[in-house]
Amino acid sequence: MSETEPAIRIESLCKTYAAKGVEPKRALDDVSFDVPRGQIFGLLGPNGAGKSTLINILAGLVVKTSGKAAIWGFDIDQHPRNAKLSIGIVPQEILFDPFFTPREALEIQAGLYGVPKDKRISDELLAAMHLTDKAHAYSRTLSGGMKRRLLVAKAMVHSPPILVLDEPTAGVDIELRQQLWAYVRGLNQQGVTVVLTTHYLEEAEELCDRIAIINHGKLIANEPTRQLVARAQDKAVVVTVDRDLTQAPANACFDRIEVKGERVLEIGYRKDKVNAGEVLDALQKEGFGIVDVSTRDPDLEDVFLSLTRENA
Ligand SMILES: Nc1ncnc2c1ncn2[C@@H]1O[C@H](COP(=O)(O)OP(=O)(O)OP(=O)(O)O)[C@@H](O)[C@H]1O
Repeated sequence: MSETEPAIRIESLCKTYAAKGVEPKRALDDVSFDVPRGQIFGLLGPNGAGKSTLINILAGLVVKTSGKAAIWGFDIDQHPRNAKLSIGIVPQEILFDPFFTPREALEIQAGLYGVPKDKRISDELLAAMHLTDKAHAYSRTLSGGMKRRLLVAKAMVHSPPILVLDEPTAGVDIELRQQLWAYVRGLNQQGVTVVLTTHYLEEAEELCDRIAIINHGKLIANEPTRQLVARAQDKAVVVTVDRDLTQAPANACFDRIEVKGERVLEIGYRKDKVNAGEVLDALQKEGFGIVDVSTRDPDLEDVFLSLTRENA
């Protein structure tokens, strides 16, 4: 493939789940986007948005209804084997044969991918996932966090250029989350393209170069993270005033106002309409002296809410 070709290309992808006696469910509706090579790409969306469906189509576990997908330049219909070899997928559900040890599980997985014995990296993967001392324990004796790390190791046995993590931190404690992200960042620095799906906007904001958002099966955003965050227009100032508040003052330039404490107000405003200075002036005109001010920048949560609201 050429240097400029994306790691993943999705074109007009549709999926309708149909079963006898139940209403057909359109899980993906004409979704198109590219995952550029070398990036950490976030796929965001609320529960049931269609993220797992998309990942499972790439994994060859769900058959698409129409549209195209190519992984590392390999069309999933025309070159399914090469497409599969180019991607490692960490599934959302933890599924293992409980009787294999982590090391055996990795060796079996490598065998399935046709990795020759002298090219296997089971021990490196166990070390990277802090599982060396569990290499020979039964999988069923591992903690939830250890199982999740083993799943990441399993996805990497064939050293794919793309790693996909489907909700990798659901139910994972903070320490493991940090470890997982350190590993993912490390892989990315070595050139691995990473795609992760998440509900956690903060996580996506912190990690991802680019973010796509799906809602009800439709792509509603696909932009560099910084650009996406900059689109949020809702800002807020938290103001401490010089006297006790009996009720929140009203003014046309406040989008919303909330009494947060005896003398503390949070005022929401739209940065495309007014600036913080005008909001504070308005407050002073209402007769308040200002003792202290802090502003809250919009984050992805705000973007997400406004985009999903617009598309509702
Ligand atoms: N096998 C199936 N049969 C019928 N409907 C399904 C099937 N799998 C998923 N769906 C439906 O398709 C829609 C998209 O589901 P999907 O699991 O892709 O969403 P998601 O974004 O991954 O959500 P979550 O974050 O909860 O996993 C949902 O409405 C879901 O109920």
